[in-house]
Amino acid sequence: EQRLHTSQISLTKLYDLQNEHFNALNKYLELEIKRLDELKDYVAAVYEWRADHKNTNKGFLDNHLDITKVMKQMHHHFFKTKNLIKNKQSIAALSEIDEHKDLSGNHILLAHRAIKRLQQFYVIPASDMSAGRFNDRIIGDRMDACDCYAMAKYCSEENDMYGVIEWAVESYNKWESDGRPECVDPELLNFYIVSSSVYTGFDFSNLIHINGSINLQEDIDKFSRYYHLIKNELIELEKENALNTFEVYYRLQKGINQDNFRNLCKHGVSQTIDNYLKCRYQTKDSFYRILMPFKEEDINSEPLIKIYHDVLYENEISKIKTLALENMIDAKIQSSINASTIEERSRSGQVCWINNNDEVKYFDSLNTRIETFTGFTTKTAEKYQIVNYGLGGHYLPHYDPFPKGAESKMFGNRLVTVLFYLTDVENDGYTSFPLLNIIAPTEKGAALVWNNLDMSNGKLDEKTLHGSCPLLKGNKWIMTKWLYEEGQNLPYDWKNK
Ligand SMILES: O=C(O)CCC(=O)C(=O)O
Ligand SMILES: [Fe+2]
Repeated sequence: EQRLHTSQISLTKLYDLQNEHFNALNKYLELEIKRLDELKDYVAAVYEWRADHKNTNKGFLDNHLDITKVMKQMHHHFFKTKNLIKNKQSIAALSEIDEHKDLSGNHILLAHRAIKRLQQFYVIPASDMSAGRFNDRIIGDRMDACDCYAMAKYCSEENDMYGVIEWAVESYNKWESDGRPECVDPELLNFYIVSSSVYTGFDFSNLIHINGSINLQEDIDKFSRYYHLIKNELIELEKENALNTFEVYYRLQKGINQDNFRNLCKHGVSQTIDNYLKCRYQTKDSFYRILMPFKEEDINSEPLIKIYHDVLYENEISKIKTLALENMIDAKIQSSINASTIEERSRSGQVCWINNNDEVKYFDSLNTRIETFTGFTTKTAEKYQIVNYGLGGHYLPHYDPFPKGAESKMFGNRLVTVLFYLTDVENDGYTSFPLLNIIAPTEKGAALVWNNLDMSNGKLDEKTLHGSCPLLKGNKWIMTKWLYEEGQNLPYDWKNK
């Protein structure tokens, strides 16, 4: 279970930090101008005094008493000027900015990492990524020669030689077409390209013939055959067919274990969904729901996975976000400003829980609603958990129940998952079930509901493996409620299973 991504929330905060930056700078300028004005006035006054004195007291150097007086005054002038020059007030106003600098530096690193991860996951060549393109979609702005150069540098620091090559080539092309901007050091770029091609040892022109093959072993064999061929045809290759290179490279690097999850995320289609797609208005024997039935949709039958549309209301969603944001500020204050903990913090800052007081205050009717559509009690449930995913945010396939032995002694395991979507996310960021070949779209106000345990014996239902596809654009908010075994009407005794 891993949650690595740039946080939309911390980015927003960082953006707001720039206001503080400007405030500090303005303060600095104000103090500096004041100081320089004072210094200027003072120097002018001293100069005047000196000229006057010289004119009116010709022979004053002969008079010892006069000299002492003049020296005293000069001494005073000297220190006064020195103090004005050394005034630290303005410098102090800048100290805040120093702290901010590290923060943004780390976010740049996180963003580079996110870009790279998205590329790997969705198999997006640098040429598409830098054009802000994925399949036929626009996912971002065009990256310029400098951006690509920074990516090449990042990959080099991570010893990702294939990444270095494709980003260096991309940067090189853009450097040429963008009028050779100074941010790119062509010497270094050349070094990147040559050294990583030596390092990887690929004949890149041959690489493009390996495509469409599903035999991993065969691919690896071909790769090892080409491994010792070193040629400088990368730039040509990049123009011709980058996707295949990347695809093959990715397979070699990571294997094909996660292919199902990736394919679901990439294509966003459930192959089997039509077979048992069912929609109905559901009253759940609730008198009140006769007037306002649930919009229930089955997206899978074995195990049953349902979507309840429009089950969370607009005012609830904004309340939840407000509560969550407050909580996330708290999480941020706790940690120290230490480079190595910043990533940690932006990760944990994504998650928060609704405390008991707030649950009693604001979630009563939602609890009732959950009880009506699931048929289970919410009395024995986990606190509402809220997650925000930013760029590259994902949740690798996992099971929600605790592993055997780690369940709660008092409440048992996570029987039911109720997953609310607080945002619409188009085209990606689905919840996908790789073993069932289905996805659930991220639809604001909807709840995805399923049982994690086999209702006949309480064992983990292994088909419920699921995850959140990496976000290419925008951000995704969810809220989860896990209902425990204890207190539910179960055909088995959970304490003795
Ligand atoms: O965000 C999603 O779509 C899935 C979240 C999830 O699986 C979880 O929170 O356990
Ligand atoms: Fe989950």
